[in-house]
Amino acid sequence: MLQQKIPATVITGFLGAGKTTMIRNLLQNAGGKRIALIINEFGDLGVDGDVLKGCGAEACSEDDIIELTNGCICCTVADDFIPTMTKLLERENRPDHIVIETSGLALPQPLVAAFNWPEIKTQVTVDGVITVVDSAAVAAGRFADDHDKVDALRVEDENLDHESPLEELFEDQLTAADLIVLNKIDLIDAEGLKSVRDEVASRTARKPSMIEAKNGEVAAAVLLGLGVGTEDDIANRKSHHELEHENGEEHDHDEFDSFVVELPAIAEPAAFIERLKGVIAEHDVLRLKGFADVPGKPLRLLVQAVGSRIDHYFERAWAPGETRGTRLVVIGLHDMDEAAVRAAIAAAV
Ligand SMILES: Nc1nc2c(ncn2[C@@H]2O[C@H](COP(=O)(O)OP(=O)(O)OP(=O)(O)O)[C@@H](O)[C@H]2O)c(=O)[nH]1
Repeated sequence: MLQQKIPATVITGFLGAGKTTMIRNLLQNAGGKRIALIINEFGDLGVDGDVLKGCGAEACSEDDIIELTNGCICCTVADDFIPTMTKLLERENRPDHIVIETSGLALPQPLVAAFNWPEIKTQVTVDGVITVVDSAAVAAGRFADDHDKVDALRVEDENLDHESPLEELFEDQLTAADLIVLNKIDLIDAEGLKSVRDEVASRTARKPSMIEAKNGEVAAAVLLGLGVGTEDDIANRKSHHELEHENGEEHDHDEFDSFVVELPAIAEPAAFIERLKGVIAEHDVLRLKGFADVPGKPLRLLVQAVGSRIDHYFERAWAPGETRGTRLVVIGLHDMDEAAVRAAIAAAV
């Protein structure tokens, strides 16, 4: 008997836009669907996988959460993604739906194109690409703010073919979208939201639908079942990179950097977080996330910074046998001064 193709939803969006939060909500409201989740993260700590495994949703057991940590999914399609999918499809108990969270720095295009590979195409189709947008970051000009810097660099180097790396990635992720979720609307007012809508619309020629959300709360029925078959349309959604480098040059993530900072226990979390805000602002850190050991507390502290907005809360008990510790992954542009950021974070403890 011919098996129906399994729908796969690709969830993309810049660092910290709210992808993991939205997926967590989706898993908790999946209405009986069994979902397999493939998560790809930039940085070596696997925070997203941990957060999702901890959510205890019936729709997705720990076995169904697969982490791809070997670099950004767009660059490791052949080595990581295809073998992972093949293994998933060989399972006896196949999922009803596959959800793929790309890293915040990934270009969705190569991933979607992989669904045209023969070993995948017969069994899976892309239900849709959903791009999550951090509305507060757009309203704050995060993706348009270094025109001057780039223009200045271009004067020095006329071969410079890139716009700001943030702006370019933002546009590439929007270009791939079948549905755009304007998330974090709780952080902006009505006027801000209108300007975000206008800006997002101006950056995508295909004009996909936009919906608004707070904490990624979008009904599962809206996210799953778009039924687009995006892989058939991927040639119409080329990234800047593909348009610029059709001569076959390799894409990479040289514009961004990440490292992990290990720290001692944090005795005064509130004061630490306040000082961390200063470090992030001073060094223009794009994203910082991880866990902290707070002496005397049975739970570990989850720390999530997107720009200098930081959320922190006690997340789950340290597991038996797990070594208590403080580990944070830091992501920034390539010119971020790693030694200075490390020293500043250490001094914030
Ligand atoms: N105020 C507010 N915060 C949000 C919202 N959605 C997510 N957040 C917070 O934003 C931070 C980043 O959210 P994540 O879901 O981890 O973002 P992500 O896109 O998965 O991040 P990366 O995987 O690092 O790219 C967390 O601290 C979330 O709690 C929202 O709608 N409003």
